[in-house]
Amino acid sequence: MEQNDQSILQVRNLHVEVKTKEGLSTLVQDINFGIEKGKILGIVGESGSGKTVTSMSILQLHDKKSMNISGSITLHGRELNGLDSKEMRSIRGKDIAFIMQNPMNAFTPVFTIGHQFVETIKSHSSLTNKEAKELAINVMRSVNLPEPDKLLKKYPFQLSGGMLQRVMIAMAACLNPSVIIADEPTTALDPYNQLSVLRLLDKIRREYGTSILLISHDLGVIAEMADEVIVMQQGRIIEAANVFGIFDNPQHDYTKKLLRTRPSLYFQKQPYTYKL
Ligand SMILES: Nc1ncnc2c1ncn2[C@@H]1O[C@H](COP(=O)(O)OP(=O)(O)OP(=O)(O)O)[C@@H](O)[C@H]1O
Repeated sequence: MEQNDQSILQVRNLHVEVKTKEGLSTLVQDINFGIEKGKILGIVGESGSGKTVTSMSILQLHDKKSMNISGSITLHGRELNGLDSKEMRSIRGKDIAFIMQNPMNAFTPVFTIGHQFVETIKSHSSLTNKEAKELAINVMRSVNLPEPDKLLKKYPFQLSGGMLQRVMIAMAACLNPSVIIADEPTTALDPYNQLSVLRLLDKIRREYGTSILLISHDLGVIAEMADEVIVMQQGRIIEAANVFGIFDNPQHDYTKKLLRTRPSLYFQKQPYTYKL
């Protein structure tokens, strides 16, 4: 997680403030990390610790009128902080994909999955409808989504939350982004679907070399998935280490408390039959 030349995504001295009637209020400060190719960086911390503010800063999704974002956020060495919205739109989805907690919010209810898949691909490429559909089907097959042809004809409400999340991850992967930001991607799912979504993310990381920023309040998820971990509290990083260091030798009292109260998502103990 150290920042070095191999980091695909680097965040340096990120500081985010919100304008209030009383003046500026700091939401996150002194945020520094990097993610190397094909690695998973986990961000943990209790509610309100600044995880989402950090990821929204990377995506430049904050309202600039009400927020100040200072510091540097680079993707392959290119500075993202301060890019205009048109440039950021071309980066979001293509170079940095975003997977949110509730996949239903990511899809428009009135269009089929296929329509939205194809439009997403076309908005970031010069592919024709037919080529975009073929790409969608190939990616869905490669991540073992069953019967992609049929799935593409369905409307979002016709799929379960777990299936929709897997479709969304396939959609995120199809443009081969350098980075996927997954903000609590399994929180809304039952244990079976949590597992299949996490395994899918891991498969994408392995096969496409995608770097993943995985945000979770669930240390069980982080333990299984992350290479490196940062722990946030009240808008700051209070501990950063590789996953073994965090779990075997936590330094900060807050990390120790999180570890004591962690929920359990133990892969090997789940009645797991789904195969990627
Ligand atoms: N637009 C905003 N205006 C004012 N305060 C905000 C805004 N967005 C976030 N905050 C505040 O910033 C702090 C960090 O919020 P953030 O959403 O990043 O926490 P989080 O760690 O992601 O929590 P959760 O796990 O509940 O999503 C919180 O105190 C939150 O209330």
